[in-house]
Amino acid sequence: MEIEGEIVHRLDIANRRAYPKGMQAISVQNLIKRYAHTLAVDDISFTLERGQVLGLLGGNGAGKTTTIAMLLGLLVPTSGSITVLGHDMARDRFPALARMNFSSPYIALPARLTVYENLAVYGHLYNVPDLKRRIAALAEQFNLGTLLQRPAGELSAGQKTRVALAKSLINQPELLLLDEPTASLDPDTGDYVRGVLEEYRRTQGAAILLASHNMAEVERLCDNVLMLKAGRIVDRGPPAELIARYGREDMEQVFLDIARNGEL
Ligand SMILES: Nc1ncnc2c1ncn2[C@@H]1O[C@H](COP(=O)(O)OP(=O)(O)OP(=O)(O)O)[C@@H](O)[C@H]1O
Repeated sequence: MEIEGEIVHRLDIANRRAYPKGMQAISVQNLIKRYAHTLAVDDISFTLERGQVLGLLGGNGAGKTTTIAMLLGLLVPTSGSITVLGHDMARDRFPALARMNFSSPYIALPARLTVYENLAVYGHLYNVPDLKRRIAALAEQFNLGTLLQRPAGELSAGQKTRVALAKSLINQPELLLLDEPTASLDPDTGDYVRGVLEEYRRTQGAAILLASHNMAEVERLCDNVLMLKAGRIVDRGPPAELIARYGREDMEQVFLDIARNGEL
């Protein structure tokens, strides 16, 4: 929240420039984050291409949320470099922040504002043109019609998740960072939301970084995955390739295999 407040005058959806096909949405080199007593992210490097979905997998405490927070500029890395949409996040993050967005269950929407007011605040923050129309389209897409005039703090977990996802698309981001985007959704809504994300990627050519514990979701959405354990990448590749390499039928089994062999 603070980071977005800080950039209120600098984000302008109208001024963004298209970036060439094949350009990396994210390039991370030798990234390390050390808290007082924990090495949360331990020298990871990876890239995410435009139009691709990359899964960030790992057990509890593996470093997924910490990695996403550094990509957003919410946490300062101990060392290493992060380039987002061609911008070095240590020196030049505002142009990148204008062109990305995120959804996380750990960041609450202002509770007293209605859903409409929440979306309007974020829309203004990003200078979204024709904001009313954009909010109406998102309300339809995420079935928020009956929730728009309700305070965000009164919504159920699944309803809040739908609002947070709508908020994450308000500026039509070229890069979307999603931390457990469907964890609190019922199976039907979760399936629908995965369809929305697939369509968004396909129609906008957007890149998505997805942290998820839902292996069926990962198989459906991700082109590639990173398997994190104790802050390190212990394996990586396309889901189908990992499934074949581990001689398994699905990513759930691959995940369990790695975990039970002490790797995750
Ligand atoms: N603010 C903090 N101060 C100290 N240690 C932290 C802090 N935030 C996270 N950690 C530690 O860093 C490590 C990585 O945590 P992180 O939240 O990134 O994991 P995660 O992969 O997102 O886990 P989960 O799947 O449970 O959400 C954990 O050992 C955690 O205890």
